[in-house]
Amino acid sequence: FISWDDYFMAIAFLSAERSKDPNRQVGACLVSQEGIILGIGYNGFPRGCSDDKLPWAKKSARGDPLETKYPYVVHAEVNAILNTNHASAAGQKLYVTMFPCNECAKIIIQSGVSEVLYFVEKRIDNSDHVYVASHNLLSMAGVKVRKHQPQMAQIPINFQDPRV
Ligand SMILES: Nc1ccn([C@H]2C[C@H](O)[C@@H](COP(=O)(O)O)O2)c(=O)n1
Ligand SMILES: [Zn+2]
Repeated sequence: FISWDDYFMAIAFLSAERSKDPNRQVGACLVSQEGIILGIGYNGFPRGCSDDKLPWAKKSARGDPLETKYPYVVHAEVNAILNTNHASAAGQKLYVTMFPCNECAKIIIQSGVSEVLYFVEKRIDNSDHVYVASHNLLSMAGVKVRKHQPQMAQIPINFQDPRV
């Protein structure tokens, strides 16, 4: 059987599969102190804002930021917290496939999450201020940060009928 940490991180990975971002799919799973899943999310455009009308591009040929995804996309962490139906995030753990950016860190802190478990970090060196700021904020606010070390290399899901 799989460990709780692998289980919740796997749910974050599965949720990421729903993202339509062609460059990076991110998933998150918010879990209560009692081990109950309160919210899951992935990066996507806000509800009612169509993928057909908004761009998924990283760069604009004309240099127009409005032709890129960045001003529009809701990050996976924010969606997981907002999808809780307003249950309190206090004392909860957030499992994320990618280390949160500074904007997500602010929301994580303000919603009372006490621990972030992440799978990979996008930061390449200390020059990426977004991730340095995120580390600084989470540390100052006393939010625990842990890189998830999986106990299993993969968790296959087989849709075959188990009786077969
Ligand atoms: N912690 C994060 C970081 C990023 N995202 C989302 C936002 C974008 O859809 C994508 C990043 O795209 P890239 O610049 O790597 O092409 O990931 C997130 O949900 N959570
Ligand atoms: Zn973010």
